Amino acid sequence: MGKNLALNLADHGYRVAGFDLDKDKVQDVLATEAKERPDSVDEARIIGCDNIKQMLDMLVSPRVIVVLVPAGNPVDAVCQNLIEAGLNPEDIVVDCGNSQWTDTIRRESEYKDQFKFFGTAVSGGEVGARFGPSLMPGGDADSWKYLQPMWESVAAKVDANGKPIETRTPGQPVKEGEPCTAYLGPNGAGHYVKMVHNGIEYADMQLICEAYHLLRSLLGYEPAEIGKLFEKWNQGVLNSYLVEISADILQQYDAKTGAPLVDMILDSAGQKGTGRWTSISATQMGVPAGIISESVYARALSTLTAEREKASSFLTADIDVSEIDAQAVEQAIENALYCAKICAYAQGFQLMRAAQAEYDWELNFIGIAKIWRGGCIIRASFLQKIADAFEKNHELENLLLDEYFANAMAEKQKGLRDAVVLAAQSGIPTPSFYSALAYFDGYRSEVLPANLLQAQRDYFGAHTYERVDAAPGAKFHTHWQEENRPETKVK
Ligand SMILES: NC(=O)C1=CN([C@@H]2O[C@H](COP(=O)(O)OP(=O)(O)OC[C@H]3O[C@@H](n4cnc5c(N)ncnc54)[C@H](OP(=O)(O)O)[C@@H]3O)[C@@H](O)[C@H]2O)C=CC1
Ligand SMILES: O=C(CO)[C@H](O)[C@H](O)COP(=O)(O)O
Repeated sequence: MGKNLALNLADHGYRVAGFDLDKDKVQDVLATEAKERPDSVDEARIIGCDNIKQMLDMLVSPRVIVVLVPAGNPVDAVCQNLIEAGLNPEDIVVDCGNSQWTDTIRRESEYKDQFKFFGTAVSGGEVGARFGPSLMPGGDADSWKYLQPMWESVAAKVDANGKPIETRTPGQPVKEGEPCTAYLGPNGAGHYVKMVHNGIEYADMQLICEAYHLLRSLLGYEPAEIGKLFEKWNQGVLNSYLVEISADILQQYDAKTGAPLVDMILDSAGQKGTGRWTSISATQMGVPAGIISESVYARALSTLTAEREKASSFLTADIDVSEIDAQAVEQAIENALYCAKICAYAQGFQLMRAAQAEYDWELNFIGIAKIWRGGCIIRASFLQKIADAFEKNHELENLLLDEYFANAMAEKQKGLRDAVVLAAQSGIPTPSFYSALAYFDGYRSEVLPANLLQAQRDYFGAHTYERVDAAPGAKFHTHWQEENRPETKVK
């Protein structure tokens, strides 16, 4: 990521001094830069340094040091090394890794006398870093003013319709269009937004996998056939980078065996933590983000490969699938994917709404939807619709309350219901589809059985309840163990 961001900066006319603990990696960057350098440029745009002090001496004040190391202790280790090498209070250290937002809040305050610590989360993988990522900056506003031109030039760009303007040609970066970066707020705001981006990324990926699983196991489609179908879906409302790459992946064959490559890849998913953090943050703030959490759990369940193998012959499914109309099921799954995706994004944005209150940020949801339209992993035409929804109503509580999304759910929800029924009847696990439908039905229910739950809490623990016919906030307790069970108002 560091190598590619440095090359991207060089393409946009910035001169970069770079350092890595591994000298070979520095040499590799220099060799790539020399190979890709346009003929019109006669001197190296990236200078390799042997140590941090040498790197700092090459920079003009206030120095901007962009750090791309694994999240956690390595970020603090690099900060300590930079302090020892002579950073000044006006210098800006930008952490571009997937750091936890609470670490960014801590670091900004902990290092404030030594330098300005600024967070900028990056999405788009290595290609994004090279040719235009989505950048999610958070930190002090003065540092942002200084960084803004740099980040706006290297970020991905979208056209007036919100469509990414893409390039893969070194030395010919995209200069026109709207940059996929915007200041998101102080301290950890950028890293929080990126974390939610990744939580949504987990949900998006899991939902596509569940659609694939249903098409494969229910309809018996081959991976390449599903890949072709995904290509078709990618022309419609589901248009997104993740559907596009899934279509490509499913049409790839293994060079060694000739089998579909996907069949040769072990079904045990990895995770670095950002999806889990999203789920934890939602749980801590009491925000319903079940689709994201189910997507984290689905990865966790997938890793129990040995146990699953044992259970597959031990546990049987009582399956009852009646005759299937393949075309109707295909359509149902496509609609299910769209509805579940709407619900997952509704959860992600609802979570950010809660976080801004918790951390005293003022998140710009139009801006967030816009900077996710290009460069990042969840880029999709759908994000323009989210930006439109927040343009129409800046205080929108939930995407499901926007007319466009409400209409889409009304029109396509039968597909989600059918897909969930078929999955349940055929024993195909689709936890995120289930969760999406439960969220939708829960959110649109005026009455939920939480009244019984409150009574249960009051029964065993005198935890009290509110009454539908009393002022909000007034608490009551029924003396369940006493004769006639009197109710008292609790002060
Ligand atoms: N890869 C991706 O697609 C994306 C990654 N990110 C985030 O960007 C950051 C960097 O990612 P990526 O480039 O993939 O990571 P890598 O694992 O490739 O590590 C990047 C560099 O960090 C260096 N490093 C590791 N530990 C230390 C340390 N204690 N002190 C100094 N340097 C150290 C490594 O040096 P060496 O190996 O030479 O020792 C390596 O060159 C991470 O936070 C990641 O989560 C964000 C978006 C996408
Ligand atoms: O941040 C990213 C893209 O936005 C990374 O690709 C992300 O780290 C991948 O996460 P995981 O390894 O948990 O699947």
